[in-house]
Amino acid sequence: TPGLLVRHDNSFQPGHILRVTAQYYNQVCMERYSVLVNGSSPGPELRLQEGKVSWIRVYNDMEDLNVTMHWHGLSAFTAPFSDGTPMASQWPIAPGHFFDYEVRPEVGYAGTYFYHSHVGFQAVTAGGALIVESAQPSPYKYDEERIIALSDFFAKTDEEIEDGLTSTNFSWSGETGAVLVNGQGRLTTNATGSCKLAAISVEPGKTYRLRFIGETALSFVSLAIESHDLFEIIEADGHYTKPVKTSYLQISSGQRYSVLLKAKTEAELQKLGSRQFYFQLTTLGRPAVLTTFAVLEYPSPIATDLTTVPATPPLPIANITYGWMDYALEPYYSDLNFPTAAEVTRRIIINVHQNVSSYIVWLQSGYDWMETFPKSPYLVDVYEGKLDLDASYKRAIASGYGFDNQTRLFPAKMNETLEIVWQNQGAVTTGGLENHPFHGHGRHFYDIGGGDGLYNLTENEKRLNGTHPVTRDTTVLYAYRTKTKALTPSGWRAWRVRVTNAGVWMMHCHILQHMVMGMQTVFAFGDQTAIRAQSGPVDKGYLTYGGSAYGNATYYPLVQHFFDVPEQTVCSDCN
Ligand SMILES: O=C1O[C@H]([C@@H](O)CO)C(O)=C1O
Repeated sequence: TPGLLVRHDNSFQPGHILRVTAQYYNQVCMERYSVLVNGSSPGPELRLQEGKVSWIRVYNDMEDLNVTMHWHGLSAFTAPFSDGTPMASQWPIAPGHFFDYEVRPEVGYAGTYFYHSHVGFQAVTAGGALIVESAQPSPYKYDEERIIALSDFFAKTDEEIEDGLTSTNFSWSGETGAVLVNGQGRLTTNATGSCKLAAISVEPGKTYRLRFIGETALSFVSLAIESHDLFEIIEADGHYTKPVKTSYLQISSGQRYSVLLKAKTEAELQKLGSRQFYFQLTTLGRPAVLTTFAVLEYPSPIATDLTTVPATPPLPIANITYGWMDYALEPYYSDLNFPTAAEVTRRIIINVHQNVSSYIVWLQSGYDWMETFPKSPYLVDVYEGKLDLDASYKRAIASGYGFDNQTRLFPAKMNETLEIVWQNQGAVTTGGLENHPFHGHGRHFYDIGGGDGLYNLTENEKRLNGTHPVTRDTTVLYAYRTKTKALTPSGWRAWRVRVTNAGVWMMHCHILQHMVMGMQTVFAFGDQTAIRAQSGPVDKGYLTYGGSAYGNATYYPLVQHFFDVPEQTVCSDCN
C-alpha cells in the first residue's frame, strides 16, 4: 500500500537538509541581498542514488517569501507533491515551514542535474548541483570528475527585478554582470581588485569528466578552454550519449553536458610553458556580449593567478551556432522507445511571442502563465475534485490549439503520443525575437530537432531519417534573427512525448526573467482518475497552504510515503 502516513518526528532522518534564507551575501566582491541554500550560492552538492528513494527536507527560513525546490530533470520520479512547482504541483512552503520531498531517480537516469527554487526569480542564486549516481559502472572511463556550474550575477535584487518585469512601468533586469563558475567570477573582463576567478584543478595526464551545469538565469553561453581545444561530449541532460568531439560547448539555462577532457601531460605542459589556462565564456544572443573567465590550473610551485583577466581574450569571441548538436547527439544505449511520426496521436503547435502593450509579457497560444494565475495548485484541485480535466480536455481540443484558456492548461490523456512544437514568432508591435531554452518537467522528451522559419513535418522527417534522437529536458528554441514582422514565424523546436506519467508538468522557458514575464505552460497528463490511480489516496495535509504535511518549529509534519514504505507497513500488508 503506497501512501502510508508517517509522523516525521525527531526519529526521522532526512537524507539531505536544505535551509533557504534571504540575506546579504558576497558575490563578485559585491554585496547583494539574495535567496541562498545553506548559506551559499551555489548551495551544497547533492548526490542521490539511481533507483533509491531520497528524502530531502527543505526549510523555508525566510520571513516573507514562499519557496519550493525543483529537482531539475528528475521530476517524473518524485512523489505527487514533490516536483517543486508552486501552484502547479504543490502549495509552496510558507515562511517558517519545512517540507520533506520524496525523490526517486529512475534507473537509467544517472547523470548530471541540479536543484533550484521555482518561485519568482529566486533560482538566480537558490540552487545547486545534483548528481545521480549509477548502480552500474560508467561506460566511459575517467579518473576524476569536476563540476562546473554556470550562473549569472545581477546587481539588482530579485524583488527589484520581479517588480520591474511585471509592472506597467516595465524595466528590464539589465544584462548579466558576470557569468560565474561555481559561484565565482569577476564583474568585467578588465575589473581590478582582489576578486577571484574560479579555479578548476587538474593533474597532468589524467582524464576528467567535466560536468557542466547551466544554472544561469539568463545567459546562453559558448565556452572553450585555452590550449585544450578538443573534448568529447558523453552526456546530455542525464543520459550518456555516443561520444561527439567538439572544440566548444554551447549551453543554455537548464541544460547539462558532461565532457571528457584529457589533461595535458607533464611534457606537454613543459612545451606550452604554462600551467594555467583560461576557460573563456561568452554570452550569446543578447544585446550585450559579455566574455568572462575561469581558470584550469595544474599543480605549480607558483600560485595560480586568479585575479588577472586577460586584456585580450585568448580565444576568438564566440558567435551563436544555430542548431548546435541538433541531430548529432545519439543515445549511448540503444533506445527502442522513440515514437515515430506515424505513432504521434496529436500535434500541439505552441506559438510563442512577446506582446508589448501596457505590460510586456510572453505568450504561448495567446496566453501567459504566472504563478499568481491559479487560486490553488492544479494538483491539489485534482485531489479536491475541483478540477475537471475531462472538461478541460474537451475545451482544449475544441480550441484547435490543445489549450484550455479557462484553466490555462494543456491537458493530455494517458497513452497519447504528443508532438509538441514550439514556434517562435515576432513580437507584437516590435517584431523582436529571442532564443528560449525550453524545459520540460516530467519524463524526458525526445528532441526531434529545430530549424528556421515554420515547422515543416515532411522536411524534418527527412532530416530525422536514420538518426536516433536523444531524450532531453531542455532544448533551445532559436530565433535565427533578432527581428522580423509581428507574429511572423522565425524558428521552431519540436519534441515527442509519450504520455505515461500522470501528473501536472510545467513546460517553460528556463530564462528566469521570461518565466516571470509569463513564458510558462502547464500540462496535465492523465485525467483525475489516472492521476489518483497513480498515487492512491492522498492526505488532506497536502491540500491546504501550510497544511499538516508541512512542518514548523513546533509541529512535526504528517508525511505520506509514496515510494519508500517503511518496513512495518510491508509487514502489516502481509497480514
Ligand atoms: O523579455 C525581454 O524583454 C526585454 C525587451 O525585449 C523589452 O524591453 C528583453 O531584452 C528581453 O529578453
